[in-house]
Amino acid sequence: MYEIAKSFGFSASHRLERLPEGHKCRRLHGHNYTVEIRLIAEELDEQDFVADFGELDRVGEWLRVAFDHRHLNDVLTVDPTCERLAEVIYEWCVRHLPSALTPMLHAVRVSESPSSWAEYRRAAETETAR
Ligand SMILES: Nc1nc2c(c(=O)[nH]1)N=C([C@H](O)[C@H](O)COP(=O)(O)OP(=O)(O)OP(=O)(O)O)CN2
Ligand SMILES: [Zn+2]
Repeated sequence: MYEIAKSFGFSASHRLERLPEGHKCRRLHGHNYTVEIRLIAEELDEQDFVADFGELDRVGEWLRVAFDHRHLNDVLTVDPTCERLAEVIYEWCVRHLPSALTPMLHAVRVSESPSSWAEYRRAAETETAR
């Protein structure tokens, strides 16, 4: 298998309101988020690419418009954890990436800091890489 990834960043604030009273992450705070879009394929295309990295640029543009310098609690309908953000971004990719890329979409990883990340992917049996 081949795997490629492209990373994008944005800065945003959030509060994790489901955490207990007194937990530091219930308070208003922010992160410099990193989002990694990961694609896999069993074979390469005519250019010896899994896919052109440039095909993923629309994800970065959407992340900037939707999330950069925003309060995530205001713009998401789910709790703004890394896990939920990864799921929201994965589902956006399924709906908005070129149709040739969506079967290759392996996972979306979201980091709030260099030492932690959460990843969302669909169950393996639904994944049909090229
Ligand atoms: N599984 C998850 N756990 C936590 C999430 C999350 O999205 N998924 N989020 C948070 C908070 O956003 C918090 O701001 C980050 O928590 P944490 O890494 O514990 O805190 P720091 O960035 O200050 O890192 P230190 O290693 O403690 O310095 C909490 N948990
Ligand atoms: Zn946080």
